[in-house]
Amino acid sequence: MREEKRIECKNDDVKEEKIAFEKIVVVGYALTSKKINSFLQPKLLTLARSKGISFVAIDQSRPLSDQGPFDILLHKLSGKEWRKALEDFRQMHPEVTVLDPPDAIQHLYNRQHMLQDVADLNFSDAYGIVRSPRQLVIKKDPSSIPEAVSKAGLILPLVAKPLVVDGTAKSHELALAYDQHSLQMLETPLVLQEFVNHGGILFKVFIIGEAIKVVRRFSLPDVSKQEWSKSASVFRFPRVSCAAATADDADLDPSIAELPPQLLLERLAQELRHRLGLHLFNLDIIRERGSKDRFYVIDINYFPGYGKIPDYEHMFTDFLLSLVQSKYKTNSAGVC
Ligand SMILES: Nc1ncnc2c1ncn2[C@@H]1O[C@H](COP(=O)(O)OP(=O)(O)OP(=O)(O)O)[C@@H](O)[C@H]1O
Ligand SMILES: O=P(O)(O)O[C@H]1[C@H](OP(=O)(O)O)[C@@H](OP(=O)(O)O)[C@@H](O)[C@@H](O)[C@@H]1OP(=O)(O)O
Ligand SMILES: [Mg+2]
Ligand SMILES: [Mg+2]
Repeated sequence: MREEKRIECKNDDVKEEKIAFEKIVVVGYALTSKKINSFLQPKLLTLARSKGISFVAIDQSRPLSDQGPFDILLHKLSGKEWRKALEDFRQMHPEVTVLDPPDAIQHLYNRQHMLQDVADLNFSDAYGIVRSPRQLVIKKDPSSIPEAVSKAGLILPLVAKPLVVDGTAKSHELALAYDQHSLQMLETPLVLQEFVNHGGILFKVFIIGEAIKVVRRFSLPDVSKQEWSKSASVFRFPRVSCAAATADDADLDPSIAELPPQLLLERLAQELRHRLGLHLFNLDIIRERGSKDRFYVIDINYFPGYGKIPDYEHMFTDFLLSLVQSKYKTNSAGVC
């Protein structure tokens, strides 16, 4: 149940005090148990409580409309049924902020579309340029891959990524293909992306509404020309970048480890937030080896592992309150 407490606020124009009501913010959540463990840590729950935010688990066996009332609905679950239930709920309850709209999230679950907004944006400013690697989608016959690759003019080596990201471990099983012939050993449907040497370090830019936090992570090492021209094979690799191990404290070459300029990241994040229609995501960004200001976005993840960022509890609770405050301002314009 929502509680209310009285607060006072001043209207500078008429210099008169009025009473407003500040609600306890109720955040309904529908998350996997893995996400609950990594995200809803005690330090988040404690800070949230002290700021008047309460997290309430959504019971997936009951209709959404029978639950609540919620101010905000936070979710990361898969399945058509769930998306439909959520869409219906959004229509019926426009007063609830759903983080985020199911269609906008779905857009990221297909690697063919995931980086399209980065490509369209063609971002460039005084601090650098940001692109997405050239890529090709193959939906059917693996034996057609070598010809399709040479037709498209893609340059080896290529990173092979499952087309659909559906939260399973398999959708994160990637491979590096060094030669044209081995390409037929890959499993379709997939995306083939040009491998960009980047010194083995990537930057994860975590976005929470308007706030951003960037961290370094270990990534795949560079591939030299001699190496790949000699290798005739496909090298399969497990998840490398989402390991909690940070590269922030490692002794690294400064030209590789230097974080992308904060202003560039802020502008990029702002653009992508609007284009994607999302509040909660991260970008995997690499700097092309040998360049200072040429960056590539290689992956975008919805509602990523925020629990791995030190102090995420402050960023996240501030964000939740800012959502409610901006709604309150819109609804009560002129009152206070
Ligand atoms: N185009 C590329 N050039 C160089 N390295 C790449 C490229 N694409 C992917 N990688 C490497 O492969 C790793 C995994 O790729 P990607 O991030 O696309 O996969 P993912 O399964 O979506 O990962 P996540 O766990 O972040 O969701 C990257 O972190 C990076 O180390
Ligand atoms: O496993 P973690 O909590 O760290 O979070 C990972 C998250 O898994 P989860 O949503 O099941 O938790 C992944 O989601 P799916 O693509 O598998 O849906 C993906 O977003 C990764 O990039 C996240 O790692 P990060 O990019 O933040 O390092
Ligand atoms: Mg990634
Ligand atoms: Mg990903």
